[in-house]
Amino acid sequence: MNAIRRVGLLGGSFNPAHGGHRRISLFARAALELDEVWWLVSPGNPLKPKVGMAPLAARVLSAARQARRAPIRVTAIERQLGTRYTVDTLQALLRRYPKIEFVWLMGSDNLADFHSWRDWRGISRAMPIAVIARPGYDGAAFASPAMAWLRRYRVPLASFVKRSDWSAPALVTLRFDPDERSATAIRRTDPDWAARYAGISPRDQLTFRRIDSAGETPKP
Ligand SMILES: Nc1ncnc2c1ncn2[C@@H]1O[C@H](COP(=O)(O)OP(=O)(O)OP(=O)(O)O)[C@@H](O)[C@H]1O
Ligand SMILES: O=C(O)c1ccc[n+]([C@@H]2O[C@H](COP(=O)([O-])O)[C@@H](O)[C@H]2O)c1
Repeated sequence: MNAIRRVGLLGGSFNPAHGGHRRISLFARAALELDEVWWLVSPGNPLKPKVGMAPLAARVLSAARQARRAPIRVTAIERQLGTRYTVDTLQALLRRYPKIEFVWLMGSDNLADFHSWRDWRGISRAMPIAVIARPGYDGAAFASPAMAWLRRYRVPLASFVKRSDWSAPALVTLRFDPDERSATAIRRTDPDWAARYAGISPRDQLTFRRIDSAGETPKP
């Protein structure tokens, strides 16, 4: 395997994963010249209710399907690390992969309430952040308390990509064709999506075991 140098981290519930996740990941990879994007399927977003959250196995499998044949690695590494808050996950990943430069990727809906995440300034100091425009949320994101602090660290995309080291805090905003897709909309039209993974095939179980044990992330 060639050395992986720059990786985008997209954390999410993936309840379920959808084409929007894949598309923004591929766009971000191209724009930021990343080697890979890693999807961190969260065992449980600390701010989201457990009700309506499909089992981790089903969410990981839906992510693995969406990530097929793309430079995207799906992992439930937070379960292995025992971390629940992003700040702890990022510190653990930085320790585990000292040679990789990471950037935290998130949609503008997450920036809008970023100030309610645990130690969000600590997250911002851990690695650069790239925010992806999302229909209906950009106004709230730009007016958010976190943005009031982060805007002084804003870097134009072109100069960010050229930087030889990715020091933080740094904020890059990425605008692509807006993508309307959301897991909420899928759950509305297909509330039983996770049931399709209830009797998962032995092959898929193997996939899940491999992903769940973080075997999909490179060895440090
Ligand atoms: N269509 C999209 N455009 C931009 N960012 C997106 C889009 N869909 C998801 N994201 C981002 O992907 C990450 C993971 O999202 P998540 O798994 O919560 O999906 P979601 O569609 O936002 O789910 P839900 O509707 O349940 O909140 C978040 O940073 C989110 O902002
Ligand atoms: O650390 C926190 O306080 C925190 C609060 C809310 C969300 N997060 C993370 O944000 C990511 C996106 O979550 P979600 O549910 O919006 O897809 C996911 O990795 C969560 O663990 C993290």
